[in-house]
Amino acid sequence: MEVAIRWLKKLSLSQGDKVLLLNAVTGEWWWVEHNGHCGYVPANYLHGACEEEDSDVDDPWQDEEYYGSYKTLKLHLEMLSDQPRTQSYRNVIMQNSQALKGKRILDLGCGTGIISFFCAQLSEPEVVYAVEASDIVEQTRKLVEENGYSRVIQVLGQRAEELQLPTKVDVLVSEWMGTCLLFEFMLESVLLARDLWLKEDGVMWPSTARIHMVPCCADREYSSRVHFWDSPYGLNFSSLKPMAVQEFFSTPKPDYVLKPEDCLSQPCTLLDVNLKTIKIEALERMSSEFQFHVDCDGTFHGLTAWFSVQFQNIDSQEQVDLDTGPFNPLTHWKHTLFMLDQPMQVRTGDKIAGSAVFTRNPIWRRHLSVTITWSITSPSQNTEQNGCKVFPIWR
Ligand SMILES: NC(=[NH2+])NCCC[C@H]1O[C@@H](n2cnc3c(N)ncnc32)[C@H](O)[C@@H]1O
Repeated sequence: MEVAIRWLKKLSLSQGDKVLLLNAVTGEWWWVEHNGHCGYVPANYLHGACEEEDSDVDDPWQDEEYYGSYKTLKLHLEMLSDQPRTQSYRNVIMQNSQALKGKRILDLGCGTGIISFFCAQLSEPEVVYAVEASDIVEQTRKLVEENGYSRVIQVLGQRAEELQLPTKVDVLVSEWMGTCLLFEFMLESVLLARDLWLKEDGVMWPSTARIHMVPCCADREYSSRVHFWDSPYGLNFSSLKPMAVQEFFSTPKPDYVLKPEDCLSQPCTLLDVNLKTIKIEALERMSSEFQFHVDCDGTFHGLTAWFSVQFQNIDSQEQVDLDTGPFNPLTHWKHTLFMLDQPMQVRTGDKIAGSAVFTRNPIWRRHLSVTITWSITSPSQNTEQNGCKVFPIWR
């Protein structure tokens, strides 16, 4: 069965072939892998046992693994060591110290409680509800006691989804941002808590969240993984290159560090989300068009994405901005590199237009895929090149 969708990869399958379901992207088309090749097949062509353990499918949020990763100090050390990240929250609270007096604050996913401590230390809120579902919460309770904040900070060891509070809160603060902003989809828990527990005129911190993207040169990344096979130790291993592209570039690289000099144009903002108004169902699919005007000759290897979040002051129009991009101090999120299979030469004056679609995984609820479609028009070379690639993060 030859299945091909315009500009997407062909995937040749025969009756009875086994495929690995990577992403049931929509009801009609599923993204599968067969013999090292990925592609779309019509969902109604597939049937039979799911490769995954049934028990896995019973836990689409993978909560055991997810909260298990937060019960040790590794990730908390990484987050607390991230100065730009942690200092941004401290600055917001310091700047709003007066406005927070006597207020009720919900810190969702408090971890070690650092944001709750900033609230109790830098202002005089009536109460801070520090909510944490992983087992680290037992340590958090002790830290609150040992630092003398038991009268202000109430530690609640439960999932936000099960939260019961005596009253609504004035401020909902949370550090929920994952790879490419959305991965983990902790944002859904934040929006659920907003809808249940934030006053009508309450404040969301962060207030807005944006995803930015820029076309870039990533020569070292591409050469070290693909050109490497041209002549290792004088031998011709180039027939392995398609396999290398498939193996190393099918998913984005989440810990890439983009240097400003590798940008091929000005970045653009793909998504701009208002966290007070966005509806949970909007998270299922968000799309954006882009148009980059190449401003330097170079090799177009891929597109790098990052996010920024803004914290609106309570009593003024000013805001604090945490931008994790390449023109600001590096954070633990680093940058996310979406590598194309085939690099292309571009020149100043060329245009790279297209779209990015962020589709939440309908089965694995913490995962998404990013479908990038591009078209390069080059007046100087009188050429046009199109392409499309789907990047699962991570299923
Ligand atoms: N920025 C991120 N990517 N992750 C940093 C925050 C994640 C923290 O929030 C906790 N957490 C995540 N979701 C929830 C939830 N629904 N309820 C309570 N705690 C949660 C999680 O256990 C961890 O301690």
